[in-house]
Amino acid sequence: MDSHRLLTIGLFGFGCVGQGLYDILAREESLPYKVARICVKDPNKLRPLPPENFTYDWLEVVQDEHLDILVEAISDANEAYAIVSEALRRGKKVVTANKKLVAYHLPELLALQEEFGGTLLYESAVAGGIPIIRTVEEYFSNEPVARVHGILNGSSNYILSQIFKNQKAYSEALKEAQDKGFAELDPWLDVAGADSRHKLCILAAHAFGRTLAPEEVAFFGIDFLGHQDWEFAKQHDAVIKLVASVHETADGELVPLVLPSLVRASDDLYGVEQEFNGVVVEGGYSGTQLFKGRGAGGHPTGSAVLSDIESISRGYRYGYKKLQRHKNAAALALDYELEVYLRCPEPDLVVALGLSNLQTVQREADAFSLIGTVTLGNLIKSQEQIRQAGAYIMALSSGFEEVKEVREKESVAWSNA
Ligand SMILES: NC(=O)C1=CN([C@@H]2O[C@H](COP(=O)(O)OP(=O)(O)OC[C@H]3O[C@@H](n4cnc5c(N)ncnc54)[C@H](OP(=O)(O)O)[C@@H]3O)[C@@H](O)[C@H]2O)C=CC1
Ligand SMILES: N[C@@H](CC=O)C(=O)O
Repeated sequence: MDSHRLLTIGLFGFGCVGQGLYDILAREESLPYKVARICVKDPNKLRPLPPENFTYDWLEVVQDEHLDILVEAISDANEAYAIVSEALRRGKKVVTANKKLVAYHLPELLALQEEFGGTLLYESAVAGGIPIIRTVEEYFSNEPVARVHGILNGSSNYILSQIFKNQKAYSEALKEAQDKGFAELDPWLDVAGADSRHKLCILAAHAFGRTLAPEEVAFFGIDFLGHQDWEFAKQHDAVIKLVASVHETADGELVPLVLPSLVRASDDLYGVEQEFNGVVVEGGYSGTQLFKGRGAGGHPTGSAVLSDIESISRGYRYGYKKLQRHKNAAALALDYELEVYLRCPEPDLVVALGLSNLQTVQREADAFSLIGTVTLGNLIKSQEQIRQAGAYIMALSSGFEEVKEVREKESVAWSNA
């Protein structure tokens, strides 16, 4: 691309992210980028710009040969897939913010780039304004990564902060996250952990060179969080964070998971509040590093999109260096064991989960909570049953030895319960 020419952008979506980018470009007048066309869905919606700025036919925009870069920031992942795949088939330079699209279609999107010569960048799709994709892709391209974990969803973190710090009700906090533009159009994706799962799949591809299908990643959220659960956290000087994590075992198998987790003040993620995200990368040689920043919102996400626009205009593309090295699909460590807290209405779930080393935490009329050990394989198998039952499950991260010790001393005959 001619570095002295004003580059034209075709923008899909004019919601939180689209307007965030538009506003940044309007303020930063010296930048060589101009939004030339904006494609949206609803012709009857009131907009902050005159109607002549908008079009409703995405194919017409994809076909427009005058546009240098296409930016996809719409709320519908299926439509986003149609737009982005068609643009790549035409060899275009495309920037997307859509993590669900990338998580579900990465191998195909890579093949399209290879076949037709286009480029796809998606920094804003993971952890909003934190430049984590390029960090793991470039900085860690030669260093083995032992584990990546973090808070990858701004809305659920905002909700948890409001509950813990400001004693707000869950529903009120969720409404605020929606009003501020942090939440997905379907906020279930945020609170149930599905959005974090999509982002974890993308991170795993860059950090470990492994493509994980979203279906392979067990996910649980904060949608069934109850007052008993955060009381339990408080009693143990902890807060609850929705943590996405992937690590490699000594056998080279992966342990990918999204689970609410008890987190204490000594944990890197403890101070990540409100809509902020925090990503901890454990490099084989560099050690542990925490990347913290705003994970949602128009300007933070728009800034990550802008960074991709700049990079793509200079010819940058992800090298997928680790992915090139791993020709075989990753196996999951299904026998991997972890300590969990479970509150559920029915004992059947304890059997389905194959929970061992049980300790009762509390019994109530309509539910009971307990601590036990579960395997990754059983979590994957039982996740739908857990959601259907409205049960709440969370991980006891490291540092909860006293909770585990009590359990070992107490012998609870669950089979007689
Ligand atoms: N909000 C955030 O903080 C972040 C969001 N993202 C991702 O960015 C994307 C956009 O999110 P966000 O801006 O919050 O969403 P919004 O709901 O605020 O805006 C969505 C926009 O997409 C448009 N749209 C929906 N379907 C179509 C379609 N078929 N054709 C053309 N336009 C369409 C809507 O049009 P209309 O205005 O007519 O309704 C609207 O302008 C999503 O993939 C989201 O996951 C990523 C990081 C952070
Ligand atoms: N809904 C998402 C937006 C950014 O990816 C979130 O809350 O993190």
